[in-house]
Amino acid sequence: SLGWTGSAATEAEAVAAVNCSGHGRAFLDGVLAGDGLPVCECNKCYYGSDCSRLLHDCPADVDSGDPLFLEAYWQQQAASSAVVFSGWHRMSYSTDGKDYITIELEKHIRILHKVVGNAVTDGKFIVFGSGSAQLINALVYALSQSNASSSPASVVASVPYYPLYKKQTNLFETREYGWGGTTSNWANASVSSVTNFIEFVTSPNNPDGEFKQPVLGSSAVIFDHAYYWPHYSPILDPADEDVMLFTNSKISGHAGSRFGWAVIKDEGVYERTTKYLSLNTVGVSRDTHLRVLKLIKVMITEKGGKGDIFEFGYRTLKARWSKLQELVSSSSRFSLQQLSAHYCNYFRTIRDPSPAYAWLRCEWKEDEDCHEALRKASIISRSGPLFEAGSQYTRLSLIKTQDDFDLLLKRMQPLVSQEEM
Ligand SMILES: C=C(NCc1c(COP(=O)(O)O)cnc(C)c1O)C(=O)O
Repeated sequence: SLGWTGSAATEAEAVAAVNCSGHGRAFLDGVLAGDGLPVCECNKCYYGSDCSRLLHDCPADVDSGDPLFLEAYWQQQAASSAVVFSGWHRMSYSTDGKDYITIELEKHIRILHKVVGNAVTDGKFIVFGSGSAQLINALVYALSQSNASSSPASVVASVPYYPLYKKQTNLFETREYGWGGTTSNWANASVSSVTNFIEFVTSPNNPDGEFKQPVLGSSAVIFDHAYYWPHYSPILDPADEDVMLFTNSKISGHAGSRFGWAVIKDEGVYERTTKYLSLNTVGVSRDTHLRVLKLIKVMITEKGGKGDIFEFGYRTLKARWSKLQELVSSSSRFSLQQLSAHYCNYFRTIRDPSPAYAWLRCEWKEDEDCHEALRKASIISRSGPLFEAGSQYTRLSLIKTQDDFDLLLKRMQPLVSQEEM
């Protein structure tokens, strides 16, 4: 029989049993309802004590890359993915590894990359971050200190790019670095005026899902491989760059656990990055280390079997992409990014596109502000200008809940049935 963990297990099972009609879920730390159990937290547009009611004129919210498409997977993996924390779990500031890492977690991150075949980590250093969001500025800091030249580093990215690169660099800029605009601004200019660029290269890219390469032959490149996992992308060769960023948010889907990592080749860059983490948050929550280790162990163990998360993710997103493509191709009003099928070394077969986001282009003059045109049709998307692209583009997140995706299709349907004015 269970010892001291019994009450924790009983409580967790009781909360998991709260019925939210498949349109929400209750959490252990949720607000308590009259029956003393946590309330159902409903998907967008659903309401009622059991989330069974649908608000009729509620907009489809496909704004953020909130990876809840994987929630259903973990509900199927309830037993293998649960963790009980003792009340005394890792209370210390210090951990069993160097620079606030835990040895088992770092080891399993390396195993995960090896079994997926998406990155080389041998002979490289790993730094944990509270989300890869924290590592974005940590790496800019670390790389801006590494070049000999006295002039500040210019941080750049190619359009369309993930907005946080510019927002963070502007927020945290110092005399050592600042936002230098887009690579196209520099590609033609005589780059002799600036020698040290720090270039962000997101591959596959957010928002368009395309493989990208550095443009400026920059002195330092941060490869953001947030989406270089089989859910979203064919796995070609293992990425083997000097600085690579990964986020567990887009692997297991636990964006809320705030866990990402950098794979760094140069020891000096590694040391400056760990110095940043030490001064900023003294490492990542050790509770998160335990939770993520458990999740990674499941993803490794289930590889190739019926519980393979990457098969689940690919199957889900491939189906969504083809449904959206079918709807969009029925009219001249919109177009989507063109993604081709590729041989994938993980699935060992040709695999169809299954991008995290649709990069939608509004083709009609009346819809030249694409974000606004969709907003009028009760669809909340993320506008092209946020990625420094034109307003004829807007991004649709395809990785939220099935309810969100179903509502998106429902709201898109009338748009593709209309005739151009
Ligand atoms: C959630 C979204 N992006 C997360 C993201 C991140 C940040 O993810 P974290 O959850 O902070 O690890 C980093 N890099 C890229 C390229 C990303 O797309 C989004 O674009 O809606």
